[in-house]
Amino acid sequence: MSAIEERIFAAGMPVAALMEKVAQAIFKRLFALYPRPGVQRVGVLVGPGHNGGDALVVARELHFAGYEVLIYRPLSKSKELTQQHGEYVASLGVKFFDQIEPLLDCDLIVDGLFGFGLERSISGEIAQGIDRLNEQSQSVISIDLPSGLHTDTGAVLGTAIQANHTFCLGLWKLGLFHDQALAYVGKAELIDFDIPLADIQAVLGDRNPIHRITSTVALAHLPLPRPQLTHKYKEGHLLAICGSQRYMGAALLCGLGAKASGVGMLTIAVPKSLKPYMSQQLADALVLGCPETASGAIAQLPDSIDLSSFGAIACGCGLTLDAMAVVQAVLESDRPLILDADGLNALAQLGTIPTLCQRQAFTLLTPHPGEFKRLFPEVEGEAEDGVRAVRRASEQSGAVVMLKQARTAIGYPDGSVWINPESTPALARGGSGDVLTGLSSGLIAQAIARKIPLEPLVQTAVWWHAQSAISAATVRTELGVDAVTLSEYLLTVLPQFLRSGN
Ligand SMILES: NC(=O)C1=CN([C@@H]2O[C@H](COP(=O)(O)OP(=O)(O)OC[C@H]3O[C@@H](n4cnc5c(N)ncnc54)[C@H](O)[C@@H]3O)[C@@H](O)[C@H]2O)[C@@H](O)CC1
Ligand SMILES: [K+]
Repeated sequence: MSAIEERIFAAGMPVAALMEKVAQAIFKRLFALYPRPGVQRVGVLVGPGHNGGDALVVARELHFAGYEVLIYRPLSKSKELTQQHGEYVASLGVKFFDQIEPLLDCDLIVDGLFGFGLERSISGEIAQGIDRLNEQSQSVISIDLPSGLHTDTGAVLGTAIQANHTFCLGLWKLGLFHDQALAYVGKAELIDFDIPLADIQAVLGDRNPIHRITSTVALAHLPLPRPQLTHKYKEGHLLAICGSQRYMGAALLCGLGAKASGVGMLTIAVPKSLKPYMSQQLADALVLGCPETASGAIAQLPDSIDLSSFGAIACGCGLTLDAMAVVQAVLESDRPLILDADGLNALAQLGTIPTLCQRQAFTLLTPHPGEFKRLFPEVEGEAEDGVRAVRRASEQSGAVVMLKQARTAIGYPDGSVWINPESTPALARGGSGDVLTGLSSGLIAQAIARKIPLEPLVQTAVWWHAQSAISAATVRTELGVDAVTLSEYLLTVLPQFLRSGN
C-alpha cells in the first residue's frame, strides 16, 4: 500500500488532496450509518500519522454536520499534515484531550490512532486508553484497520481497538482476514478511493497472489448449467471412501455433502457392516461394503474395485487410522484425490512431502489447524500467519491445501492464496467438515467430467458451505446449524444467489 501510495504522490497527486478525498468518503459512509439525532456526541481518536490525519478531516466534517465532536490526541507530536488539520479543527472550537476519559460516554467512537504505519507495540497510557474504551459499549469505527493490529498478519501489537466496523481504505489489508484479527475488526468494508489499476499492477505485478472469494468468483465456477445432452457419468463419478463402526455419521455427512454437489454418480465405500445403514440413508448412492478390521474400519477395498473407473476419490471422513492400507492405496492411484480427517493423519504418518511428491494427479488436503500441524510440522509461523503457512505447505507439497479455520484459506502450488472472508461460527460443530469434504469432492468430480479446471471449485465449495451455514443460522440461529441441516441448506442457498445475479 505504501509503495502504491508513493507512486500516486510521485505522479502529482497532492498528499493532502488524497487524504481529503479518502476522509470525505469515510465521512459520507459514517453519516449514512450513524445519522443525527440518534448519534450526537462523537469521540475521535487521533494518532500521530496520516491515520490520525484522516480522523481529523472526518472530525471536521462531523463538526460542520452538527455533531458534537471530542478529540483524544495522546501524542502531541505528529506528521506535518496531521498537525495542520489538528490546528484547524482546534480553531473551530472542537475540544482536544490527552486522556481518554472525557470520550468514554460518547455515542460513537472513530478510531484513527494508527493505520498501516504501526511499527511497534502500543504501550503505556495509550494502551490503557484503548483498554478502557474496549470496556465501553458504544459503536466504534476504525479507519483503515483497528489500531493495534499489524496490517499484514493481524497480530495484536500490545493491545488493539475492538471495532464494530472497519473502513478499510483503498485495498484490503491482509491482516483483517486472519483469524486472530476477527475479534477486533467487526464488519469490514472497503472504502474506494480510485487507485489507478496501473499503480496496483506496477507494485504487485502478476504476483497479486492473495484473493478474496466473492460470490461472483464462486458462482462463476459452478458446473452449471448442465448441457441438455448428457448422462450421469458425464456429470462426474465420485468414489468416497469413508466411515468405520466408530464413526458412522461421518460417512453419511460426507455422502450428503457430495449429494448436494450435484455429482452425477456417487459410490460410497464403507466397512461392510455399515452397508445396510448407508444404503438406507442415501438411496441414490451406490454403496460398496469393504472387508473390515476387527475394530470395524475398512481393511482394504473390495478386490473387484477398479479405481480408474472413478473421476475422483474422496478419502478420510470417519476412517480411523486402522484404515491406513486404504489411504496408501488411493495415494498410489493416479486419480484426483481429496484427503480429509484420518486420511490426513495417515498421510502425516507416511510422511507428507515425500509421499505427495510421488503423486502426479491433483491432490486436495482439507486440514483443520491441528491436522495441518501434523501434516506440515516444518512450516513455522502457522499460528500467526495462516496465509503464509498454506502457501508454503502448498508450494512444498504440490497439493492444494485448504486450511479450515474461522476464515478458511486455500493455498495453491503456484503460490496464490484464496481467503473466504464471510463465514459464521455456526460451522464450529462436529460434522461440518465432513459435509465440506463431500461437497468439494463432488464438485471436483464434476469438473473432471466436464474437463473444466478443478482448482477454482475448491473456492466455490468453501464459499458455498459457508453461505449455507450463514443462511441456516439466520433462520435457525447459530445453534441450529447441525451438519445434516447444513447439508440441506446447501441447496436452498444457491437459488437465492443465482436469482439475484449474485
Ligand atoms: N493508503 C493510502 O494510500 C492512504 C493512507 N492514508 C492513511 O494513512 C495511514 C498510514 O499513515 P502513516 O504511514 O502516517 O501511519 P500511521 O498513521 O499508521 O501511524 C504512523 C505514526 O505512528 C507512529 N507509531 C507507530 N507505532 C507506534 C506506537 N506503537 N506507539 C506510538 N507511536 C507509534 C509512527 O512513528 C508514525 O508517526 C493509513 O493507514 C491511512 O489511514 C490516507 O490518509 C490517504 C491514503
Ligand atoms: K485505525
